[in-house]
Amino acid sequence: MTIRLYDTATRDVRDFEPLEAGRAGIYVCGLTVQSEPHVGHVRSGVNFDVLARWLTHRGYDVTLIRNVTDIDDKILAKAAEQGRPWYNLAAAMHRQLDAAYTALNVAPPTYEPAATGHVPEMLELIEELIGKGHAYAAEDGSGDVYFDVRSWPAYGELTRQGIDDMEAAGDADPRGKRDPRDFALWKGAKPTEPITATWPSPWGRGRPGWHIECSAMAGKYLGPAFDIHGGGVDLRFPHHENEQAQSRAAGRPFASFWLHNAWITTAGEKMSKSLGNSLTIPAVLERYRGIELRYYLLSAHYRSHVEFSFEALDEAAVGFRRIETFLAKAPAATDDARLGELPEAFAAAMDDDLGTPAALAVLFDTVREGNRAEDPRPHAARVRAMLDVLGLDPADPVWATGGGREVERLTGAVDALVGALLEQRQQARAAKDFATADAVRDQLQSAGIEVEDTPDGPKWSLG
Ligand SMILES: Nc1ncnc2c1ncn2[C@@H]1O[C@H](COP(=O)(O)OP(=O)(O)OP(=O)(O)O)[C@@H](O)[C@H]1O
Ligand SMILES: [Zn+2]
Repeated sequence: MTIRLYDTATRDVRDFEPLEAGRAGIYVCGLTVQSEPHVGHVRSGVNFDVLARWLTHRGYDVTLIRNVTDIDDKILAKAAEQGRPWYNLAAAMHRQLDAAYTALNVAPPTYEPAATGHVPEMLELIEELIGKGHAYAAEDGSGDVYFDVRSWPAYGELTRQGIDDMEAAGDADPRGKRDPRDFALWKGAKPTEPITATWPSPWGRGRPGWHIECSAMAGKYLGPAFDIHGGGVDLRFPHHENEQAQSRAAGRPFASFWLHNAWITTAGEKMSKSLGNSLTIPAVLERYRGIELRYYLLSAHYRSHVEFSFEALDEAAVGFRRIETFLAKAPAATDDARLGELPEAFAAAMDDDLGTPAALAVLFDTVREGNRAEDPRPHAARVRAMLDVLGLDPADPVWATGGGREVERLTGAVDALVGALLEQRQQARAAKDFATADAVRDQLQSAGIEVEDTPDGPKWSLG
């Protein structure tokens, strides 16, 4: 019954032993809100949502933090290109990301801190690092502050690299640095950048470096030591190496486990906006339901790369519909969903580093047995229990709208129907047939629709 997880730092599967019995603190690097989310972007959201659900199922009180990076070079550059304020772009993309998570039934984290809301915590940490001799203000007058990698002998421990073999940090003018690998904790304001993207600091106006954001926010919400740090595998270096170095250099033990999910690829390459091989979530939701996409993402182990294709997604959707067909045939079991026991083999697969492919194989075995059984209901109850813990129970009201485009389509359909009824009401009124007009209004009201008469005509809303 022990959960075992692959720790990227120790490179082995280890028993999950929380710092505090019965509790699990998890920090997952969220996205930089700069463009519409694509399938690769949401993978970590889905994977870590399942981790949180499984730990919760195993009795842990889970605190999950997933941040939002809402200030960054890329956001500034894109907003400038589009001729809009950077915070307008960040807010719009954040809303799109939220919609994508909702469509995929990714539960909101316990807290979702935004970088721009935590600049004082970042400044405090930077000053602490300077005080301890691990960071310095650049002498070139740029207002930059760097982490001094040579002052921290353990630098490179997460990714097992020696300093001399490492790439230079590409985040600022190397002239102000003591070593090209020193990375920016604080970036002095540049005259070309909007003043709204800068905050006052002891080194002049500027903005935080990306790495310090996560260290400061993890520290604020989870304390100096916490259980699990997660993110996409590409974040291991430099982002996570730097997060760990600066946190530990400040005397914070930081994460006990590092978990990294692999990529979604297209033709073997990481799906990426800049490579032009990405597919946005709304584009996928035009053709598939959110539950089918979630199922597809979970049918691979989180540490395996997933080669995205519509053929594979099609196949997954057909597989998922087989489960739904089985459940539809055993409807009496619906109310038993939470009562079904999880098969031991399913739980064992999940305990073993969140083995969702093996867990889904158990689920399909149960469906097959249920299809052959005289009374399929106990099987259906077990299938529902398994789906539920994966956030895939089709009976869960979160899926009622199908998510994404489905909501728009439903709203459009309701609007047309309400419009027709309101037209009838207007005609009845014009004919002074107030009994009919009132009856229409009552009918709408009993369907939960409020009608308000405005100078522009009647308007409806869900009451
Ligand atoms: N194809 C992918 N598969 C899994 N995770 C991904 C993928 N692409 C991006 N991510 C995750 O999303 C986050 C943002 O990554 P990144 O900025 O590289 O994405 P992008 O928007 O596609 O990049 P680009 O600037 O190349 O357009 C990271 O946490 C990364 O791990
Ligand atoms: Zn991070």
